Amino acid sequence: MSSSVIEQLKGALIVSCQAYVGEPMRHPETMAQIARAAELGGAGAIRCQGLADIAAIKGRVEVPVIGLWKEGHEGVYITPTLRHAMACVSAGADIVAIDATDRPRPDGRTFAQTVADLRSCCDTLVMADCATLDDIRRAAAAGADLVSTTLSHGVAAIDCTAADGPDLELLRAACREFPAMPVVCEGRVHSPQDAREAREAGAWAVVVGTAITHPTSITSWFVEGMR
Ligand SMILES: CC(=O)N[C@H](C=O)[C@@H](O)[C@H](O)[C@H](O)COP(=O)(O)O
Repeated sequence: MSSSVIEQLKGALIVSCQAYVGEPMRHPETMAQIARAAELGGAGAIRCQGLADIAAIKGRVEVPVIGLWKEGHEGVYITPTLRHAMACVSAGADIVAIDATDRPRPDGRTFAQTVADLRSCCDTLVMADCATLDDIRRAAAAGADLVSTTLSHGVAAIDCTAADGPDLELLRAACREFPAMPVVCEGRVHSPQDAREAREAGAWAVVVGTAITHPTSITSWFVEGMR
């Protein structure tokens, strides 16, 4: 997989298409339709979860697909082991997103070992989902192709619905320390203005999930706004 994919993502809006366990839209065909609709709107890449969704979306869109496999809700749940990462590549992901925190993983590998072992058997790019600047430092040292602020709002819970905006502080700190590294702003980018500010703060690309592809959350924001 060439680094031209990373170049292609410069300045791109990446749309994350995910439905959570038990939700009405949790179906690969539904996610593929949403991904294609986002591509038509100008998405430069799609981020998606689960092997069936990755395969369905890879078959529907032409832009690069960032794949991950979530398992569980606690600790490391975004592509937690080498096996999960290899399966994402087999399902068609151009880039595999992996939790890059230093918390223990089910297979005992560190993030760096996971990346090294993945690279030894697959031709793929790696996106490091980080919570802190230390995670970003470790991810850079491990040779991640992209680092992202994905987990900065807390590593304990899957809740991207709160309207408190992206972590521009972490983004700026990462861009300052690693000016040559593609740093992605992800997490709680809820408006075009948020996305613009992220770009101005140095983001290589910006990921938007909930605000584009999670109608239950978007609806609740409006309902709340009308109270
Ligand atoms: C923390 C976590 O598990 N984040 C997940 C990572 O894939 C997704 O649930 C988010 O939707 C994605 O990061 C995009 O963020 P937002 O939905 O806030 O635009």
